[in-house]
Amino acid sequence: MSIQTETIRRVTVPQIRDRKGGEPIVSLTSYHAHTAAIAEKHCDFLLVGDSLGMVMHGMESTVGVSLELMIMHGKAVVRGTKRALIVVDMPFGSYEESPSQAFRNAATIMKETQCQAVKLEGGARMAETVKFLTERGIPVMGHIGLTPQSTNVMGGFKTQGRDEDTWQIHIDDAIAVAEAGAFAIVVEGVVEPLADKITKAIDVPTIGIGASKTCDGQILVMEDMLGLNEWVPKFVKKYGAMGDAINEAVAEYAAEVRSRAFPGTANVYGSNKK
Ligand SMILES: Nc1nc(=O)c2c([nH]1)NC[C@@H]1CN(c3ccc(C(=O)N[C@@H](CCC(=O)O)C(=O)O)cc3)CN21
Ligand SMILES: CC(C)C(=O)C(=O)O
Ligand SMILES: [Mg+2]
Repeated sequence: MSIQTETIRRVTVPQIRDRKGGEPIVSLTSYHAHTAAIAEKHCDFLLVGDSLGMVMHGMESTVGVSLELMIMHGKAVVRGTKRALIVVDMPFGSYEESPSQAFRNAATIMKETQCQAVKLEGGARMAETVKFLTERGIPVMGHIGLTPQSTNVMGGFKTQGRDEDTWQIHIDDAIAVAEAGAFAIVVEGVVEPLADKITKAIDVPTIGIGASKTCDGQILVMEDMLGLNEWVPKFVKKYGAMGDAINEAVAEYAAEVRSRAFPGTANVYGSNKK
């Protein structure tokens, strides 16, 4: 039955959880059907991250991202893919109030987008919510360390754990979220030795971004690694130069329109010859 196999073909939450200590988990963010279709050929899961507010919509932080925007991009990515597990970020304000608020909004995200899991930011303080969702059928990916939705409290996107006295807080956050039932945890923007300790301290996979190669997987914002923007955080490696490629293509198009070289004979329609 095609309906059945379509579902089974995707990577599952238990498959990701079982990769602890195994072959590194590969992931990227995705906001868009066509780029997701390319990315899923090489990735185990794709994250529809709330960074889309900054990358796609020019916001200065992720704080302004709405549930509707996450659902819109989540639908696009699910439609564009067949095989990867799709995780959608819960936006700021959609889950912090209470476990029931989180459940209601996470269920809406899953019903509307047909994604397989949600991600939410926060350590020990979110453990009760992670447990509440997981026990009720919503797989949760955790996210600790640098949590961008708290940028206004932190005063910017600040690397965590520079001071060793703070390490135990982050390790305890990871343990709390893992014990609450998260199937994997994003560890973002922490010093490398702390990321190593966190990975050793929990029995679910850590997905690093600005963390360490010892994490059980890695994630980057796709547009960052494609080289779409000039400035990227230090932890990004640019594997492409999409910004330059777009600039060259648009410049050539503009020149050809101005010289009337475009449209050429191949790009126009003739009438039916009598
Ligand atoms: N395009 C994009 N890529 C990301 O990785 C990303 C987003 N957007 N939006 C949401 C969060 C915000 N992120 C960020 C943004 C900036 C820094 C940054 O300025 N880092 C400084 C180091 C700061 C410090 O040393 O404390 C750097 O120079 O890398 C880090 C993570 C990661 N996430
Ligand atoms: C950077 C990843 C982990 C994220 O949360 C996002 O893209 O929103
Ligand atoms: Mg995010």
